[in-house]
Order: sequence, then C-alpha cells, then structure tokens
Amino acid sequence: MDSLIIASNLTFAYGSKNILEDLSLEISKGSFVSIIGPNGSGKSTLLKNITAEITPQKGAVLLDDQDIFKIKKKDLAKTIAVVPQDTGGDFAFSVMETVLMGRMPHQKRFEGDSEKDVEIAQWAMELTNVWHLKDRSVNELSGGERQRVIVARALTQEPKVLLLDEPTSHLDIQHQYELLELLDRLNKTKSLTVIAVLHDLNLAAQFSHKIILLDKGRIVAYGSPVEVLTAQKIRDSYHIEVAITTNEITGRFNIIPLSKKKDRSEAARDVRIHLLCGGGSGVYLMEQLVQAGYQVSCGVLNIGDSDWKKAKELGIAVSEEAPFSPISAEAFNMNEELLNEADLIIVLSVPFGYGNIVNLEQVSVALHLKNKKVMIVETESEQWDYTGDFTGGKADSLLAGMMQHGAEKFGSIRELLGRIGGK
Ligand SMILES: Nc1ncnc2c1ncn2[C@@H]1O[C@H](COP(=O)(O)OP(=O)(O)OP(=O)(O)O)[C@@H](O)[C@H]1O
Repeated sequence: MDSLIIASNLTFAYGSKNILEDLSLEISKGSFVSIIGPNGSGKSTLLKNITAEITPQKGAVLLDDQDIFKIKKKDLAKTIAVVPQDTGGDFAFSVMETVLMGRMPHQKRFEGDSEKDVEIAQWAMELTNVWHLKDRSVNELSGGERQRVIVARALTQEPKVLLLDEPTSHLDIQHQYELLELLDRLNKTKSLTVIAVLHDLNLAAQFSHKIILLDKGRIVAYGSPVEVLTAQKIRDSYHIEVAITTNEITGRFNIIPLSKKKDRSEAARDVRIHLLCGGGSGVYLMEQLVQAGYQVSCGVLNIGDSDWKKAKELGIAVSEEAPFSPISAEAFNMNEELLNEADLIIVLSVPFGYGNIVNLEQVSVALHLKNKKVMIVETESEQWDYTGDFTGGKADSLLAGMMQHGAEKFGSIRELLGRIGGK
C-alpha cells in the first residue's frame, strides 16, 4: 500500500477525558475513505489530529513519511485542505474573495492574486456551482451555499488530500449527490485523496473505497463498505437494527433503519400482514411495512424472484417454490399457515396464470371462510408490466368475489400505506 497518511498509536484527550484511544490507521494515496460512527465517537477529533490542527498526547502522524507536526503550516496547506464541520461564523468577504483565500499557501507574502489564481478559483467555483454567487457576501448565503463556497475554497488550494467533516450536513439531497459525485470525479481523474466524515451510511457505502467505523474513540472496523457496513457492526456501534438490502438496478446496497421494537408504533407492533406479490411488485411495500414495525410474510413466491430476494434480505417469512414448478403441497400448507396467522392480507398487482392462481384462491378462502381482512392494490406500476388475468377470467372473478365480500381496493401502494399507516 502506498500510504499517504499513517497514524500510529494516537491517544488524544480533552482534559482528563480520552477521546481517541491508542488509534492506528493508514490511508493510501488516491483513496476515498469515509469515517463513520455515532455522535461523540471522535470522528472530528480524529480528523483534527491527522491534519495537525490539534496535537495528540501520544502517538505520531506521518504525511508522506514526514512528521506532520513538523511541517510548516503553509507547506501543509499545499498538500492538505480541510472543509470543517462548522462553516458558520462571520465572513465579511465576498464569495470570490473567500475562495481566493485558498490560494494563499501558493502565494508569496504581499503578492496579489495572479491571473492563474483567479482561473483556479473560477474552476473550483464552477465545479461547486457557486460561480453565480461570486460577488455576493458570504454572510448573506444560505447554509448549503456557504458550505459549497468552503469546498470551493478548499479545492482552490489544489491539495493532494481533501478532508471534509460532514460536508453534506447543510445540503439538500441534490447537492449532497452533486458534491459526492464531484469528489468522486476528482478522486478518479486527479487522484485526489478524499477523507470525509459522513453521517449518511448509504452515501458512505456508495462512494467510499474504504470506511472507518469509530466507536468510543477506537476503530472498530476499517475495510470496504461490504466488510464494515454489516447489520451486526451497525447494531454494536449505533444500537439500531438495520436491514441491508441490494438495489436491483444499481447493484448497490441500501441500509434501511428498522425502528426498535419498543419504538415501533403500538398499532403496528403486533399486526401480521401477508402479501401476495411477485416479480418485484412487493419490494417497496415490504420495506415500508417492515420499517413501520409490521410483522410481514409473503407467498407463495418463486425462489430467485425479486420479491423473494427482498423477503429474504428483510428476514420475512416466505412460502416458496422452485420456479416453473406447480405449487407443492408443502408450499401450499405453509402459505395457508401464514394466511391464517395474518391480520391483514394484501394482494398486489400480479399477473395470474394457472401456475399461481392457487395463491389467489387461498386468499379468497381466507376471506370467505376465515373472515380475513383483504386489501387489493390494482396499479400499473412503471416497474411492473401488469398484464392481469391469464386464467380465462378466473382471477378477475375471484377478485370481484372478494370485493363483494368486503375486500377494499386501492389505486396505489401509497394510497394503501396512507390507510394502514406505513411510511
Ligand atoms: N473542544 C472540546 N473540548 C472538550 N471536549 C470536546 C471538545 N470537542 C469535542 N469534545 C468531546 O469529544 C468527544 C468526541 O467529539 P467529536 O466531535 O470528535 O465526535 P464526533 O464523532 O465528530 O461527533 P458528531 O457525530 O456529534 O459530530 C465528544 O464527547 C465531545 O463532547
């Protein structure tokens, strides 16, 4: 590994309270590393130690093999730029003047801004989408605009490594992505090493090569997103349950916080919901219902189907069958059990053929004989090519029969969630 930063055995205390405990790490040149961890775990303190803003009581930090605390501040600023957490304070300067301050490490004393300095400042302001604000006073900007100006100032330093402390905290979702995509681009095209404290684990997962998970001043995990962002590690550090699922389209994984059992809505906690879905029609609803605290089951689903995969990821009980096989007695019986246990059955827009009509018949029996509550969602989703009934009218007549016996119909999953109190 071609290391840019090596921290060894760092111990840092504020007063008598140790914040970092014998912490060691290496960050390689050209990498994109995120630092995550719960509030107060020491992320900002670590960042300040490895940028020589504060000095540890014990341990050492090397930047390119040099003791960082011995490098002159001006020289250090040619290599390292920092976007601090708090970009507040009084900036009685214009945006242009503020961004040009980033050139100071490269300028001689009393030397004004050269044409090149202005060009670099413009380049950084265009990248961060603040060029149009160049003549405004920084004091008049919104939090998000100001944050982008500070990033522009840091880029104007032309650093080899950019350290950012929660750079997305003031940004709306569009600007969060724009900023991280910009950092990703600079990382790839200019070999800029990026070290960012991020609170959003999904953003960290999406953009980082490596993630450092800090807890109580110690590194509890350091590795690729897949190695660090496991449900177990997140539970241990953040004391929260999460489901980790894979996005079918992007291939990236999503971390979905699940409310703690005790925090779940009283109403949702003990309600069992069974879904008749398939082909991805149930993915979104499953996530929403699990997140809202419902106990969810589904079936019968073909093994390998996207709904089946999502159910497995979320740990949902599922009655399953091999693809292209008729529903076996075993799958039928398990589905019946799940239906019997359910307080509510939801039928989603699934094309019915002779292979899966049994599912609908089972729901119909549960409604007619067991008085189960049934909700039917009939949508033509963009993701799902709803083609309806391939059973010569049998599916339609079962659905119509259920409607006559009290099943409720909804035009969309959102409408249904509005009724049952999902998210
Ligand atoms: N200047 C300071 N003086 C005394 N204690 C401090 C100071 N700065 C931070 N601390 C304490 O050090 C601990 C770690 O703080 P730090 O800001 O590094 O955590 P963090 O992981 O970045 O937290 P957050 O996610 O809330 O930003 C906290 O308990 C904090 O109260």
